Amino acid sequence: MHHPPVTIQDKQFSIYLPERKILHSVEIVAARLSHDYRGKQPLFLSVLNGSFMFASDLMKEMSIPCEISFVRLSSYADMQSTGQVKELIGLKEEIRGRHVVVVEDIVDTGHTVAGLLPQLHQKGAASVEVATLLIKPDSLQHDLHIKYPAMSIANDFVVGYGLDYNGLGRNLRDIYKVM
Ligand SMILES: O=P(O)(O)OC[C@H]1O[C@H](OP(=O)(O)OP(=O)(O)O)[C@H](O)[C@@H]1O
Ligand SMILES: Nc1nc2[nH]cnc2c(=O)[nH]1
Repeated sequence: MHHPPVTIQDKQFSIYLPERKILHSVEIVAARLSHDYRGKQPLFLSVLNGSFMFASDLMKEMSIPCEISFVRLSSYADMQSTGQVKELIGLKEEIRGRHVVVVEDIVDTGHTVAGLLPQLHQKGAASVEVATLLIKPDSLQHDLHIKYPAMSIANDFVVGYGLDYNGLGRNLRDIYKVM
């Protein structure tokens, strides 16, 4: 399939990860999670907005009983990390004693996940792991163990499949990187 470059506001993006490659990596992560969490009825916590598409495809591939809830945190200002730890909001479920899987679209600097994990432990989670569609190992600034990364990528700004540039591009089926 042909994927012409995409323009969003002032930037051009070229194809990076086509949909079939994304969905294949999601299937592999879902199979690992289904194996590891058998009998544990995990609670997936999808961190909005970016993770909605990954969370949807991941859930469809899970073959064990599991729950999902959606939470919010901070947002990036343009393409820069704010570096501030933001509070978890919108959590209705009781976390105490639950096996929690944080669902992220991307772990970049790691600030977001590093800020979130202690809040979940503090609420008494039995275990907390992270499933992320993308991880940028060269950008990570925290000593984090991300157990379920679907794909590792270079330190490029990417959009599509839930990921945005200034709120746009989330609807793209494929992932593009800035040119
Ligand atoms: O590892 P980090 O450097 O913290 O970056 C990762 C975070 O950045 C993005 O969220 P963003 O704040 O852009 O909000 P969004 O999901 O609503 O797009 C993404 O969804 C992660 O939550
Ligand atoms: N859209 C998008 N959001 C991010 N948040 C942190 N890194 C990125 C990235 O590469 N793309």
